[in-house]
Amino acid sequence: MSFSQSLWNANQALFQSTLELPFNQELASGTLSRERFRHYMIQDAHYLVAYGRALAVTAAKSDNAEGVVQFANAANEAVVVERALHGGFMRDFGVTPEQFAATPLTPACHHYTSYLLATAWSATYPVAVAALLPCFWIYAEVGRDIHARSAKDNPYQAWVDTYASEEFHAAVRGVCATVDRLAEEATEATRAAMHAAYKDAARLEWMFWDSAYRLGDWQGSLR
Ligand SMILES: Cc1ncc(C[n+]2csc(CCO)c2C)c(N)n1
Repeated sequence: MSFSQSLWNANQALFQSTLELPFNQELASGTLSRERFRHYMIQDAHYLVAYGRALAVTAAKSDNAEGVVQFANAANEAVVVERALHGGFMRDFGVTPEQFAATPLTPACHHYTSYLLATAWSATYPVAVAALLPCFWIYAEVGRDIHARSAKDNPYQAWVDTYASEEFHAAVRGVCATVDRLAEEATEATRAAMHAAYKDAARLEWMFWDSAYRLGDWQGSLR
């Protein structure tokens, strides 16, 4: 079994509970409230910029030229998607640039982005890449699942289509191939650290959707 497959298998139960989250269930049926989607979209725009930075730092740590291109391209893509959100969904959902700028990161978004940036800056290249993988892989598989059972005339169809696209799945395979090559060359301790980083990020993916459904925010005076 490939190393990336062992990462997936070790977190299978967590993936199942991610698919079952009310946010994803209602995204598929098209019944998710506009308020929840709007909340999610604003937080995701914050997330995408931080994720782009984490990718760029990881690109700089790569042990070969292919890795620099792979992760720098992904950093570019993350920011392109973020811009598309602003130009499309945010406009449709009535979020102005001023409202976006005035909305701080929620605890879940702050936690996930802080984790990714800290790992990208402080961990070794193989561990940094393992922390970035759930973002690609879990989204692609959640996208595929939702796409397969998406309701007719789903108001969120454009969103669903983005993450079920073949282009996106090809990027996932590319990151898995890098993870597999790095794991092959790594010590047992590094492989264990890669497993731990993947699991941390996979949990934070779960938490991000859970928080969006709950309209998660800082409590009272912490706001
Ligand atoms: C919380 C959260 N997690 C993952 C993604 C998906 N995603 C964001 S950037 C990127 C790779 C380069 O485009 C992928 C797969 C998301 N949007 N939001």
